[in-house]
Order: sequence, then C-alpha cells, then structure tokens
Amino acid sequence: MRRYGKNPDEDDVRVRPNRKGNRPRTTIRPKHEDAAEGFVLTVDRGRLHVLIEDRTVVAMKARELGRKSAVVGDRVAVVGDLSGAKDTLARIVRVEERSSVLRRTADDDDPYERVVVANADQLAIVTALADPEPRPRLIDRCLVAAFDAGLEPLLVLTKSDLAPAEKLMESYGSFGIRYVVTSREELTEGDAADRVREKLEGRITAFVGHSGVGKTTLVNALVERQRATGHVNAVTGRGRHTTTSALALPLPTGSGWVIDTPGVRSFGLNHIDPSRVIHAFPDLEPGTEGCPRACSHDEPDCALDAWVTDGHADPQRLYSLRRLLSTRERREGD
Ligand SMILES: Nc1nc2c(ncn2[C@@H]2O[C@H](COP(=O)(O)OP(=O)(O)OP(=O)(O)O)[C@@H](O)[C@H]2O)c(=O)[nH]1
Ligand SMILES: [Zn+2]
Repeated sequence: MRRYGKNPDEDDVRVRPNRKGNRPRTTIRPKHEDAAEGFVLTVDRGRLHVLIEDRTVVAMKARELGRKSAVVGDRVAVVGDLSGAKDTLARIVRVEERSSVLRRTADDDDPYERVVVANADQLAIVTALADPEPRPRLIDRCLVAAFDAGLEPLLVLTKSDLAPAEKLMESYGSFGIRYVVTSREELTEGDAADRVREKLEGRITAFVGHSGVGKTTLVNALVERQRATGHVNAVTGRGRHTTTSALALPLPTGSGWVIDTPGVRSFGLNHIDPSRVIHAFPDLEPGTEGCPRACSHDEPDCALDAWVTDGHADPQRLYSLRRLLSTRERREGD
C-alpha cells in the first residue's frame, strides 16, 4: 500500500465542484451499523476534531484504517463515545470517498506529499495588493494547484487601502477568474465580509495565502459570529504556530465552510498533472488530441499552436495556460 498521496481512490474522484458538498453521506456499511457521520474540523497532534450533529467529538483513527489518513474536510464514520464530553476519545472507522483533494508536494522539511484538505470545491487565494507586494508567480502556482485539484479559484485581494486592484487583475483577465477586493476597514465596517461570503455560500472553500497578507483578519471577519458563540470554540483554541493542520469554520449562515490553512510559504507542484490543469481550459482541451503522448504542451510538436492558429481558441488563452504550466518549475523566491 502507498503511504501518502496518490491513492487510487483519491485520483479517480477528480470531479467538478460539488456545491452541496457540506453534508455527510448517509450510507454506512453494515459492519459499523452504529457509526455516526462526522465532518473533520481540524487535526491536532493525531487527534481529530470531528463535528457530529452539533457537537465536536475528539477522535483517533481506528487501527483498521491502516495508513489511510483523515484530513480536514473529510467525511468520516465514527464509533465509540460520541458525547463530546471532556477526555473522551471516539474512533474513526471509515473515511468516505472524497470529491476533491488539495495536495501539498513534499518539500525539504517534510519528504511526503500530503493531502491538505479534502472535499473542498473552491480555493480562495488571498493576496495583498501591497505590503507585502503581490507575487504573481505564487498566485499562478495556486491557480495550478486549484485547477489540478478540480477546485474553482477565487482571488481575494486584500489591503485595497494601500494599492488599487486594476493593475494586478490585468494579467488575469484571460483566465476569467472571479475576484473580490477587500480592506480591513471594509471588512469590519463596510460590506466586504458580505461580498466575500456571497461567494462562499453553500460551498467548502479552502483559504491559502502567504504570511502577512491579512488572511487572519479576513477569516475572522467572515466567521466572527460563529467563533464567539458556537461549538467551534473548542477547536479554535489552538496555538497559532503549534499546528500544521487546517481548520474548518462554519459560515454564520450555516451553509458553507471556510477552511483556513496554515500559511503557504511555497506551493510545491511536483505532483501536478498537466492534463488535469487543462480541464480548466475547456476551449483548449479538445485541441490536445493531436499532441504527442505525455505532451508538456510547451514543446515544438504540441498541437495547441495549430489549434489557436486555426482559430479554435484565443491565443491569449494558450499563452495563459503555458504561463501556468511553466510555474511548475521551482525558481528562486517561489
Ligand atoms: N493596511 C492594511 N493592513 C491590513 C489589512 N488587513 C490586514 N492588515 C494588517 O496586515 C498585517 C497582517 O495581517 P494578518 O491578518 O495577521 O495576516 P495573515 O495573512 O494572517 O498573516 P500571518 O498572521 O503572518 O499568517 C496585520 O498587521 C494587519 O493589521 C488591510 O486591509 N489594510
Ligand atoms: Zn500539447
């Protein structure tokens, strides 16, 4: 059995976003008839915090799961003490099929490729318009990761009090990516939180962003009311720097989840498959039929050049695709 990453049961589920994806599935195999359905909120030192109905239950993996991991966003079957009372520990006996997986490539600190978030259908890429300066290559790399995982990207451009969004957005025009512009002031006193929430409604959205871009400010504004009162308190008590896990937070409307991920220093892309990225370019995809096997789509024999010269798609789109695919090679500063 493989240890991490490309399990067949993960790869064959690369599908379009599931908009109603925030409800656990109901089928429970007879073996664990008494199992409850849960949703993994966070993982803290091997302990999984699982939402079951309206309680947070702390659980560990049952031995029968073997090396299969459960991550934030997973729907799981749980047995044992489900009261959620202090010092109880339930057991996760099954991880349900995932509709998507957002992965992180192995890096110097950690030799394994890992699934970071399961079942998300949207990736919010949080970028400051200034302080720190936007890093287009990092944005591009996040886009590639989103397209590869089958998540719809959403750009959240913060700190609009410091710089305008227009210049940055120019280079994303041909991707047709949705975006929202926010500032701290608009988040606390204006309508920015509502404008962002509108795009999150009914969906599971993973938030990524480089340190300092204002992701915490943003997430707090989005989920504020819940954090103050709800059952999630038990899990938000985590130390900010002590955990590497993502954390799922419900939207106040009760429909949709924000999954805050720890600062992405670099989005490794070793595991990316160009053919999956091309799914996000339906105007170009049919043109790849004439490509050589395992075409990188940036080589002399690539059929896409003819596809655009024959007028099947806008050359700008091919340029954009190639720009994205080229970010797979790591460069200084990525
Ligand atoms: N000018 C300005 N500053 C902001 C805005 N939003 C956040 N900040 C500031 O930017 C800094 C970083 O904000 P955080 O919300 O902590 O950013 P983060 O992305 O969570 O960063 P880490 O905590 O390093 O992961 C803080 O000093 C914020 O007060 C904004 O809209 N405008
Ligand atoms: Zn090609």
